[in-house]
Amino acid sequence: MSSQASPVKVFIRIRPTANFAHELIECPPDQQTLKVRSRKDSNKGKRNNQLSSWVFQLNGVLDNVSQEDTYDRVARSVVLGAFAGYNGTIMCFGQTGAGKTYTMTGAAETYKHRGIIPRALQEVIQIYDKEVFQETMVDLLSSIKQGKSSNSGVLTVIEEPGGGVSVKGLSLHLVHNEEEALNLLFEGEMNRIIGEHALNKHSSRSHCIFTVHIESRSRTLSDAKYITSKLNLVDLAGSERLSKTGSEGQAQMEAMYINKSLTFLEQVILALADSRREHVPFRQSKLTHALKDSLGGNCNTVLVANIYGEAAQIEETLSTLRFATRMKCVQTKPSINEHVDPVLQVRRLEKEIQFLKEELSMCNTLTNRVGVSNEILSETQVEEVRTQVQRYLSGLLDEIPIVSITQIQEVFAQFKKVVLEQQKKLREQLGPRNTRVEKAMNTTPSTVAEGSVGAVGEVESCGYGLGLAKSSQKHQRTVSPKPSKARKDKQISRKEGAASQPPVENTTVQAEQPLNLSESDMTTHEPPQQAPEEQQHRTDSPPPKAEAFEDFKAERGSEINRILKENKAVLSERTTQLRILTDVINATKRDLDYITYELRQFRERKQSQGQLVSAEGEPVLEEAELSLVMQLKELKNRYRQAYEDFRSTKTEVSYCQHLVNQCRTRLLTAFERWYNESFLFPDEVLSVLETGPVRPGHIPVDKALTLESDGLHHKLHADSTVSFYNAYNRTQKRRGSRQVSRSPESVRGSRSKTKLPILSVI
Ligand SMILES: Nc1ncnc2c1ncn2[C@@H]1O[C@H](COP(=O)(O)OP(=O)(O)OP(=O)(O)O)[C@@H](O)[C@H]1O
Repeated sequence: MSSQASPVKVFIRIRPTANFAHELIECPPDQQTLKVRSRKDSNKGKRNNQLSSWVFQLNGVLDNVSQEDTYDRVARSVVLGAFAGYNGTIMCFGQTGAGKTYTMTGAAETYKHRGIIPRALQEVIQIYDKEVFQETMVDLLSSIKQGKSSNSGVLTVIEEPGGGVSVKGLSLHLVHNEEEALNLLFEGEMNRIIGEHALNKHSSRSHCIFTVHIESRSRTLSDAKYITSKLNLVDLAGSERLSKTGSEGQAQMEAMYINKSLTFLEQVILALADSRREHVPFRQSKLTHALKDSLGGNCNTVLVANIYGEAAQIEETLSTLRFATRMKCVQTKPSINEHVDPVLQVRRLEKEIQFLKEELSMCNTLTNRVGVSNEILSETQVEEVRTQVQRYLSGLLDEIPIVSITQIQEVFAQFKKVVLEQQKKLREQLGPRNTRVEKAMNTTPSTVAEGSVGAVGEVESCGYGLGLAKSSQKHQRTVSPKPSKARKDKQISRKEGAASQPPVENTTVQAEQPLNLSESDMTTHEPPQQAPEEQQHRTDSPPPKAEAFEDFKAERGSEINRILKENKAVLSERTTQLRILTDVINATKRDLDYITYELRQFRERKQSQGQLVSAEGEPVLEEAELSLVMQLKELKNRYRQAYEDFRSTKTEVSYCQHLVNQCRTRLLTAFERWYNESFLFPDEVLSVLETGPVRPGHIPVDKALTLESDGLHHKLHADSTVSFYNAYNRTQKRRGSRQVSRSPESVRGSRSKTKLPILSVI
């Protein structure tokens, strides 16, 4: 996950004291600045009568701030970040007695004064504890039995594959609530080695790192993604000078080690703060090694620099503040630690498969295909499918029933196998006789039919025809949905003409017949009658358009033909509805006229007899008149309603008519194109047409002339070659009108073609 560099945040916390050196330490109200004055030149260790002053700019100065506020300002965001998958480190640094432990752990006696760690534990689940002492790491929680430990002996810092570090051998304790976590904290605190110290009887002479591991998973069990984070809560040992501790023997040794490890820590911080430094000496000490990712890696890091604001501690205060300033320059790159649980992922996918299987079986049940299995086919089943395919290819089986998806896949696999086998056989057959086949291709169709290429075009033993069809069979077959194959056939016959034979003009006459198709042709079609001698010649000519059109509708154009039929069905239904509505309107109109007439008659009669009035002198409506008025009102309403329906249905009818026209045009256009591509146009022309509008010079004159001789029979001149291709549809139309006299169908077909626009999208 990408991450952005963010600087370590640094806070200063001042330990409250009655002897606070107000003359030396000043806290301006902005709570982010600290001004310190000193008479001593700390660099040379000598007294100086001149007052030197320093200003330190930090992320916050915590002077007289409660434990709760300290947690809120320093730690809360880091802890919450850990829940979101970011590693976090909160570290306390400072001289002995400055309040590091107070800040991190707090005063154990009062709940109110508890420190950052117990407060953080309120928000987390797992706790992981370790201590570094005299370059020896001790598991403070090893005394607890239930802990899961990877190594019962030595603790070592190891680099993790992702770039982080961990301590191998530490015990890991799972906690379920805050109380369990606090028990572990206090157990660790108790076990922490306390050295007697002249400066502070309760001073901790070790660095202490509490690590809380957080793993957050979605409540949705199927969600395999989860995030992890580590929260390091670090209470470093005091950073005071050796001379000041007055320690001797063991305590002095401890102080030396502590100072050494803090020096290494300072070196690491210096290296990290300097962008020019390439090497950061993390491995110099176990402390820096263990804190590697907290200091320069994938972590939100906060430092609390604790100072003891008395005049006697001003040197240590300055030293702590300088360390804090350097730490401010260190950049970390926090990023979310997101993982995918492979076990859960597999479980999720298994569940999904199970669900899909159930859905499939439900679908099978609903479609009366009970007992259908989509499991991988057994060998026997595969053999069964193979036999079915063989029988199907040899014509012994009309169709292969669809049983399941796996069965369909196997059927396809078997088909492919057969094709590949046949291709191989064919290649073997053609190999030595290649020249002969080439020659055979360049001979007349009748020569081919006489069997000069032997097995090519013959039906194989398995009943699967391969290779070149005999010319005489070409147009008897079902028209291939693939124009390329038909085009190849065409090419072959053209090659034949180009090579030696003169162009056979009369064989193309039938091909030039326009597509004389009308709406009626879509459903029933009578192939145009041909003279017997014409039929003889047609062995080498394209199939009659009408016949080809039927094939086209059944195969290549089946989808558009289906849409056309659907649209026509809707149109017919709407037209019937419109007719009914027209009848209703007319009938209502007749009734209206009649009732109006009756009413008028009634009123005229009444007029002559005199108006009936009530006692109050109001005109009184007689029952018969009232009935007529009510009927009139009823009829007017019915008329209005029917008229509304009529209008909307009429709109629908014209829309449906439009759709039908679109589809019909599209079907005819697609058919024309397919027919020409399959049987008439040479590849060179098609490739030119596919590139877009034809420009002058695009198609060589000789090609155009070849086309003409090839049977398109357009009155082409060299100059008009371009316009022919650009205006192909118009040419078709013209041809249609020239053929008007030939058959009544052609009249309908050409009319429909000229009227309808050609649409690009259906
Ligand atoms: N902000 C504070 N408010 C009240 N008491 C404090 C504060 N800071 C420190 N003290 C008190 O000062 C004493 C020393 O503090 P503490 O033990 O935390 O220092 P330390 O820096 O951890 O020392 P060491 O490095 O020796 O462990 C403790 O008694 C603690 O209660």
